[in-house]
Amino acid sequence: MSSDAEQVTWLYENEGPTERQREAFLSGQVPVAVYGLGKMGLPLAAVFADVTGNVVGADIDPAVVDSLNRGQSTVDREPGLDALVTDLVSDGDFRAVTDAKRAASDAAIHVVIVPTGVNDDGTLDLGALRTVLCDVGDGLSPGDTVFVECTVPPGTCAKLVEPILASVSGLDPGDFGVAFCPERTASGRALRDIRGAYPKIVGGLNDESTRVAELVYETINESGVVTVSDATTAEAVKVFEGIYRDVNIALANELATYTDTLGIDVREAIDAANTQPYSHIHTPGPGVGGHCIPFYPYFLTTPFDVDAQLIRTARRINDGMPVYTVQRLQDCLEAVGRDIADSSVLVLGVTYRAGVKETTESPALGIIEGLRTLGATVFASDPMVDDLEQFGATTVPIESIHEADVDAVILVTDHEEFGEIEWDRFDRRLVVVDGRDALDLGDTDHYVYTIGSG
Ligand SMILES: NC(=O)c1ccc[n+]([C@@H]2O[C@H](COP(=O)([O-])OP(=O)(O)OC[C@H]3O[C@@H](n4cnc5c(N)ncnc54)[C@H](O)[C@@H]3O)[C@@H](O)[C@H]2O)c1
Ligand SMILES: CC(=O)N[C@@H]1[C@@H](OP(=O)(O)OP(=O)(O)OC[C@H]2O[C@@H](n3ccc(=O)[nH]c3=O)[C@H](O)[C@@H]2O)O[C@H](CO)[C@@H](O)[C@@H]1O
Repeated sequence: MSSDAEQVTWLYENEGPTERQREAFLSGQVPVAVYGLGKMGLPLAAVFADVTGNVVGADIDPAVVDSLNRGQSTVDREPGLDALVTDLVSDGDFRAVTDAKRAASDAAIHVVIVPTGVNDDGTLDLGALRTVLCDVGDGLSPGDTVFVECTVPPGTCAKLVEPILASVSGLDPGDFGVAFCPERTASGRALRDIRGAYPKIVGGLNDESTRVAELVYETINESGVVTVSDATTAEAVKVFEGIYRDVNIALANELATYTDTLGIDVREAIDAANTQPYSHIHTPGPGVGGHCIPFYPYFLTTPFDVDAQLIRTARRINDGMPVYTVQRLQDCLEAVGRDIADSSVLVLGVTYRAGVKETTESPALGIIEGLRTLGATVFASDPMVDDLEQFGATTVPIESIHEADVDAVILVTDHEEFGEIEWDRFDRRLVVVDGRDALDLGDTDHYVYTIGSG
């Protein structure tokens, strides 16, 4: 298929000059739809809209869509995003809808970034992806290209994405493009990451899909793209990155369990070891949360019949850290003559990491459960979460922390607000377990234990 500049409205199998296609994309002639406007999808849609001026975002949550169409970002603490969303909406560069089918029928580039996860039994949950693919398929046209950015098991684009799109649209697989272009972004720095903190990985189901992915992502990523052989390789890259992190956090956590046996500050030893260029030991903590790192290992171990002992063991180690943390508190309470069953404990931080409003798989959930199982009375405080009763703890507003009637504190998530706590205002000597080495209580008489330091 061929076209000239003013007619370029699609890219897949467009035989026009590449530069003319790039100009058309940058001028908004090639409409973009982004499906999933969450912590990752909204920043991504905003960057696409900032570059092309013609993006529709689709989300099933009407509250998200309504807020965005009023120019109000729905993602907290993402530097630059609030102002960017306001400007993009007022300039007509970005709009949001709940009707994904309508978004799909108007677009020629489809970017899918909805949640993919793992069920409690370890099976994979690709339900949102399947739903969106049916919506996209319903509006798919010849010459369209679909980019999957949400993390999926290797092989998903070939075995699930393309077949659903072809079946629902009635098009031949050769009539549209599919590429896997994983979201490699961290909350709290999303716009910077998406715009080019590091290159974008792209891999298509065929060469033409890869070509379109390279053209598109080179316009938004200043670090360019790393093209891999195919979509399955690109899917593996994303999962491998996450598994690398999970395994290396598990190593740090296992090393931390040597703290008391060796009588050293393991964190200090890790920092010193990492001055060697081949050492990248991660940081010990009370556990691994979020809906990325805890899940990515299952994207290999569940669908594929491979032993994967290291990957599975690392998962077990990280899942065991909340129990390890509660055990440290129990030991400390005993050391000062208290029984955990007769103690009140304040958990500081329930989100999975500081500054991110997400509690999925947060270590705090296991710690609260462990404390309750041992009979403790559990309070919790988190500046980003108001209702902590849902997790089995009594909510302590951040401004009331000093008045909390507690015997012990566990810091699980090092929100910056906790740096304002005045530890000499508590009316008694506390036992404090610092899960993140975030507190400096040396000049207090509190009894302190730091995971990984002692
Ligand atoms: N959060 C991260 O740090 C991160 C990093 C890299 C990659 N990812 C990948 O991106 C995916 C999305 O992550 P997120 O943090 O943006 O999730 P999120 O939970 O913050 O947002 C998901 C959004 O998708 C919407 N949604 C759900 N089902 C939908 C559907 N069928 N159609 C349209 N919208 C739908 C939800 O309403 C929500 O607004 C993750 O599952 C992961 O695979 C996440
Ligand atoms: C694109 C993408 O997928 N991006 C992901 C996103 O991941 P994320 O938002 O889930 O955050 P993470 O930083 O991975 O933390 C997860 C949990 O692990 C704990 N943790 C972490 C490090 C450590 O040394 N010790 C720990 O105990 C931490 O407290 C938290 O509970 O950004 C990371 C880059 O920041 C990426 O690598 C990661 O792929």
